[in-house]
Amino acid sequence: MKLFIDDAHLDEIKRLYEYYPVDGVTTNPSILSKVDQDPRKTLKEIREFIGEDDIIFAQAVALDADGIVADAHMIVDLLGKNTVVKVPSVPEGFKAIKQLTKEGIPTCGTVVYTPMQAYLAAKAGASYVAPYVNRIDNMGYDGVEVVKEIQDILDNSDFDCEVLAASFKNSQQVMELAQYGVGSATAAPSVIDGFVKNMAIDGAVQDFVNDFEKLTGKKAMTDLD
Ligand SMILES: O=C[C@H](O)COP(=O)(O)O
Repeated sequence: MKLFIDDAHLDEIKRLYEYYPVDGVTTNPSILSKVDQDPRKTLKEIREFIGEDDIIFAQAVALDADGIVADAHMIVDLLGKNTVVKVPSVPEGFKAIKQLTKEGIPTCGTVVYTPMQAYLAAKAGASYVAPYVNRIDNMGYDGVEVVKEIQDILDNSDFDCEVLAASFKNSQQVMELAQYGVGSATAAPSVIDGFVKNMAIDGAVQDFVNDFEKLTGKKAMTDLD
């Protein structure tokens, strides 16, 4: 499963890239609004840092299909190859996805709360569909189960489309979907850190250092004479 960072703060992106095997960055207008500068500058800085081989997702903001297509052109002009344009999975969005697919611009059907939305976005030509796990949970449904249903639909279709599961509250939700074979997930830095934030793990690592120090008086192999 590919793992993306759902954040736009460059310092956080740099930190996560240093420590974890991540595949790129996903954004939306709300995420960009948390960095107090022109969103085009933020996106460009992220692209410059991650390089042209990793994927960046940026969302069209306009509500009508023509505006979404125009936003998509601007996003791709700004960010170059390996850019995926997120488009809300609503009727104007499906119309835009069909047009962008004809133009060869990769899209992600986002704001997915139901399998029906995902089906229509994938059939319109989206390369990804992004169901919102935690937001679905908050509506009283089971977000992880909805993502599994969407994965089943894609597995039983000939659409060239992958699930990009989004909106996670915890790392266990991500792992359950990895186990199910979901192609991609995007998570906030705190959720990615949560994969290994565990006192048992930290304790075990420290025990090894303590035992080595008891034996040798040193804290690393390279400290030995
Ligand atoms: O772009 C969609 C986001 O991943 C949704 O995440 P959120 O529910 O944490 O805002």
